[in-house]
Amino acid sequence: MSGYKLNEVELQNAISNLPGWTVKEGKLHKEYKFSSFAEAMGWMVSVAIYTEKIGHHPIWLNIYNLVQVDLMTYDLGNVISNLDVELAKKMDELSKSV
Ligand SMILES: C[C@H](O)[C@H](O)[C@H]1CNC2=NC(N)=NC(=O)C2=N1
Repeated sequence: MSGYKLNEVELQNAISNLPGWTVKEGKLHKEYKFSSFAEAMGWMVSVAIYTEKIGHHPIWLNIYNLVQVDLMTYDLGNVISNLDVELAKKMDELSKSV
């Protein structure tokens, strides 16, 4: 899928359909809390498999059962793109099956 920078309206519209996601320091940001480290790690592995498939990767930090995620597109100059929104949606979807 080709990437394009979202304009302000597109970004606000995307955010309103992504529960828990905010824009923080120019990136899409969310903090996921799982019930254990194993569940956090299982989700991260499922996300990792997907990111390899689409060639778009998160910036993330795992602290026991917490995962802090930041999404942006460096290929387009560190902007929030449609690819970040697609990845955010997939992360949420995969978090429901943990
Ligand atoms: C060559 C490779 O597909 C590119 O460097 C991809 C890899 N993963 C990526 N991930 C993110 N988040 N942004 C990118 O611009 C990006 N580019």
